[in-house]
Amino acid sequence: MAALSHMAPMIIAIDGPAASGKGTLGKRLAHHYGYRHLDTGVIYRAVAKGLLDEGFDLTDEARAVAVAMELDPESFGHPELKTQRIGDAASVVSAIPSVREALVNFQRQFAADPPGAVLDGRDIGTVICPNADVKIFVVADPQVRARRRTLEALARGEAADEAMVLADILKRDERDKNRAAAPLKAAADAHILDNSNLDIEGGVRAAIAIVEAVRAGRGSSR
Ligand SMILES: Nc1ncnc2c1ncn2[C@@H]1O[C@H](COP(=O)(O)OP(=O)(O)O)[C@@H](O)[C@H]1O
Ligand SMILES: Nc1ccn([C@@H]2O[C@H](COP(=O)(O)OP(=O)(O)O)[C@@H](O)[C@H]2O)c(=O)n1
Repeated sequence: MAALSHMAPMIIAIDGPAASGKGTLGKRLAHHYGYRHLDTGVIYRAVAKGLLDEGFDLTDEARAVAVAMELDPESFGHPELKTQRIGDAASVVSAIPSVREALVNFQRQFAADPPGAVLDGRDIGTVICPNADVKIFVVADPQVRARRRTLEALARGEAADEAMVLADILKRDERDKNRAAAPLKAAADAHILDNSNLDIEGGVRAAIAIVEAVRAGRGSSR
């Protein structure tokens, strides 16, 4: 058993398309293992909201980079960040390479602190933490994702039309997959987890099984 493997913080990278359950899973895995959790989508949403609030265009690169560099993590809990409008805007602003670069250090620093961290997003396993101990790429049928996201919005008291939510999800996935900078894709060494037919508990159990299998294979007790 490699003694050094006990010293480095454990990193679990979760990526996947819109509304696939990354955040829910990330939060639950972090709780299970006593690690910290970062929903990196919130960061891009906060940049988009910052730009829109100031009246700037989403393609104003200089201003977008400035907003990204001035981000206050205290603002990540703002309820407006969860809206479809901001999610869509986030997928426009996140395609700007310099905006992504401005946010790399924050994410890597979060990942580096002991005892371990779970980060979820689009490029965690491919760009932010390519050496993550465990990489999970979460997928679910688009219709299933649209249904879940619609129910989530309705539960918050917002109006939501499932067909429109589906269209938004598909449009965002296409944009995220086809951009040049850090496109949405599974890392070569990611474990694909399809939760279309699993409830939240089932998805969490499947993910824990993946983490445990990887750890057992590496002889680590972290
Ligand atoms: N396995 C699952 N079964 C049912 N609902 C789920 C499951 N995973 C996530 N959800 C729900 O789907 C919605 C989207 O999940 P979320 O974690 O926000 O996805 P993401 O972070 O990928 O956007 C939320 O309402 C969440 O409660
Ligand atoms: N690591 C990340 C996370 C999000 N994003 C962008 O931010 C948008 C919103 O991400 P999110 O994870 O909050 O979206 P949902 O899956 O929750 O709908 C995505 O559509 C991506 O364009 C990204 O580019 N890279």
